[in-house]
Amino acid sequence: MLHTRTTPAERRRAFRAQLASGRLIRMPGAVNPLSARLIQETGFEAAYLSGAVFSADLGLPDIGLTTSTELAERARQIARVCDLPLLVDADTGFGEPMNAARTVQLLEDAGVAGLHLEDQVNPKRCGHLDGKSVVPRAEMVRRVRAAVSARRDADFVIMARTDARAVEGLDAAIDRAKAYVEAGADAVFPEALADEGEFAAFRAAVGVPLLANMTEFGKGRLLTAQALTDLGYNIALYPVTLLRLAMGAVEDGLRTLAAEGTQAALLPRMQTRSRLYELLDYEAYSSFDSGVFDFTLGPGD
Ligand SMILES: C[C@](O)(C(=O)O)[C@H](CC(=O)O)C(=O)O
Repeated sequence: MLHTRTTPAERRRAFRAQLASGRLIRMPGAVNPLSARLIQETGFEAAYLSGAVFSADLGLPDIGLTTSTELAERARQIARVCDLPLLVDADTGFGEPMNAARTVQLLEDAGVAGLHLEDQVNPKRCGHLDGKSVVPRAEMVRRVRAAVSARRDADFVIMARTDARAVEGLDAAIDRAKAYVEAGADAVFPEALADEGEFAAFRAAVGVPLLANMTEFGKGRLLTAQALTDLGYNIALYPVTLLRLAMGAVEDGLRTLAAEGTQAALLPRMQTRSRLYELLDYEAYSSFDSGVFDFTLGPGD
């Protein structure tokens, strides 16, 4: 049946081990629980819950309109069916340091492996847009400290994201990252770096695992997994890739359906019924229903 074979604690340990290994973790953003399952089947090491994707899925821009409980519920739905460590975009922590602390506990309870908190002010912006503002460094330090102190499982990863590069420049962003690490951040997400030189400078200056955001149509070039490995980065993030792919296919398909009055021409581009059922482990539910009350049955059993 469609459920995980691993516990949240195991997935947190696995994420810690991945980060410590020095190998690049490739992390696509799930659109929903089912696509997280596909990320797992395709052989990726970890999955991401993007604020941009989650907001867009609700028909909202990514400007801090969603709530921590809404996000935690989506995270829980994904963590229930995906054995990969899940990293969650917790934006600014949803308020004051106390709110960031509560967000950590909500996401721990949801079964995820870690979150990132950023130093933007609310209303936040996409990291690759202009017009961002950041809170004073001391305020973000308090946010990180609160998050770290709230965590109950020491393996839960707290990553600090800094948006300061676009606002205060590279050196200030590096200084902030160092302060966040001192405050207890396990890893850093330097947002919207301009080029490989900046990625390298960040790597040389900051001694914890680093995430590289490979979002499309943003400020930076799309670097390959090999290039990011060579730069010494630990996570290659593809936050909105699946949503963009899916929405592109949906738009094209709707146009064809409207124009042709039938979806027949679209069939070769669709996931088939049998492939969908395979993903959902449909068979195991049928066996269960016919009296084989075995919850451990699942894909590959
Ligand atoms: C990483 C990010 O915060 C996200 O919500 O996925 C976004 C991605 C995007 O809007 O392209 C970001 O601010 O980079």
